[in-house]
Amino acid sequence: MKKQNNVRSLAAGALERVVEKGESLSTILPVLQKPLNDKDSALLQELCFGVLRMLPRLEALTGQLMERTLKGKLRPLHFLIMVGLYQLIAMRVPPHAALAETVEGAVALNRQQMKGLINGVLRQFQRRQGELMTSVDDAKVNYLHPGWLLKRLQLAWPDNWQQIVAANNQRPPMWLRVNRQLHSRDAWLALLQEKGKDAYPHPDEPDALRLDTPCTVSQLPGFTKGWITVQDVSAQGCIRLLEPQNGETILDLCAAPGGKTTHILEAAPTARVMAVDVDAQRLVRITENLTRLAMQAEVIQGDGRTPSAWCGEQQFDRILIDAPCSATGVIRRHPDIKWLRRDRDIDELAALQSAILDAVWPHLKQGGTLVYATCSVLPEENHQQITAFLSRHSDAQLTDTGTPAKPGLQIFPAPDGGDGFFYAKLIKNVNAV
Ligand SMILES: C[S@@+](CC[C@H](N)C(=O)[O-])C[C@H]1O[C@@H](n2cnc3c(N)ncnc32)[C@H](O)[C@@H]1O
Repeated sequence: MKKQNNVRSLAAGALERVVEKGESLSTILPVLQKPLNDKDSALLQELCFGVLRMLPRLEALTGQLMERTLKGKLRPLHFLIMVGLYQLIAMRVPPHAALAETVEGAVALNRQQMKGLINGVLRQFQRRQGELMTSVDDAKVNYLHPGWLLKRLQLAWPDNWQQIVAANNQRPPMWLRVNRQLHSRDAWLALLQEKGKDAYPHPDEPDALRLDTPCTVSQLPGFTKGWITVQDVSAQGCIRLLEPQNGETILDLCAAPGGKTTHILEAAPTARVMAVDVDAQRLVRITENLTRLAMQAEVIQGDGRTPSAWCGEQQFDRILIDAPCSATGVIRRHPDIKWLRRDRDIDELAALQSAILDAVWPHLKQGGTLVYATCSVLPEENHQQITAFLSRHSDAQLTDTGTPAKPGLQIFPAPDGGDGFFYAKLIKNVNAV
């Protein structure tokens, strides 16, 4: 293996960038994975996700094992030690290989002289594992969440917060969406089973299948031909509620990378869809997804707070707002969220969401449908947001999703179920104003 391809050192570098520099793992990882073979690429992902999932425990253990915290130029080695500990605690890598490769990581990080230290710390952990694990076994460490988030979850969901936290700490299932324009769900499932794999249909979401065992997309029949899309089942619920119809004009706002744009077009292939997102780089992903599925939509860069700048006075039959949010419902898929988000972000996000809702509402036709969705489990972004919206807009009527006293449907992440998600469906009522 080339020096720079030591997967443990790559993981340590990526983790330092996430935890200390606030970079998103979703941005860093694909770049690091590009030159790697499938096996190393999967290992890198596992090491990064695993360490981020159990960071407080690994930090506490490192604190017990080291007299002094490694700082400055030696900081990457702090993360390398946690990569080593994670393998010894949670992976099936033979301990001697985990140790040898992690120690070699110090060489790849140009800290050859620190090999002995890494080796010593990991060997000490092996010798004292039981005692050390007990010494860091307290509630703060065991929940594996930052204090501010734990507090918000406990306050919002006194009966459910433990279930949410436990689900966040698990590996997520892999959900698929069958393009039923091309195959029925059963027909595609039969193609999958011919390849020796299995999946389970969801009882309420007609396109959704949960894979028995996650795999790479290249192993899914017809992926490149658009027969199948990887998408969590909760995200699929947005389009079931939106009910797009052929021939309608539909705005998919906050659309990148286009998971729901293509779902709209699978449900209503002749709908005229405008897909808008503020992030130019992420817009490219919408175009890639449309191309893979051989679909067309108008893809526009724009800010949801200023719709007249990108659609003039146009009104739509249906609008989906898949709002920017804390993503606290998808922590199991993106464990870096726990360490990137800050408490103060929640109020800022709630203000952005309400500005988008208010700005876009005039662009919904009379009698039209707007679905507001987030992948958050925090009330400020969800039912409180919709309660406030309903009080500001007397022509907005809640339908199918909750009650005016507690508007919207809140889904919690569940081990064999979907991600944490929220939806509210609103109709513009001609007679109500
Ligand atoms: C939850 S993601 C959307 C996921 C997408 N709908 C899908 O299904 O693939 C939220 C998106 O909101 C976009 N966004 C953030 N602020 C925005 C704004 N002010 N106006 C429009 N889009 C915004 C982000 O760039 C991000 O792509």
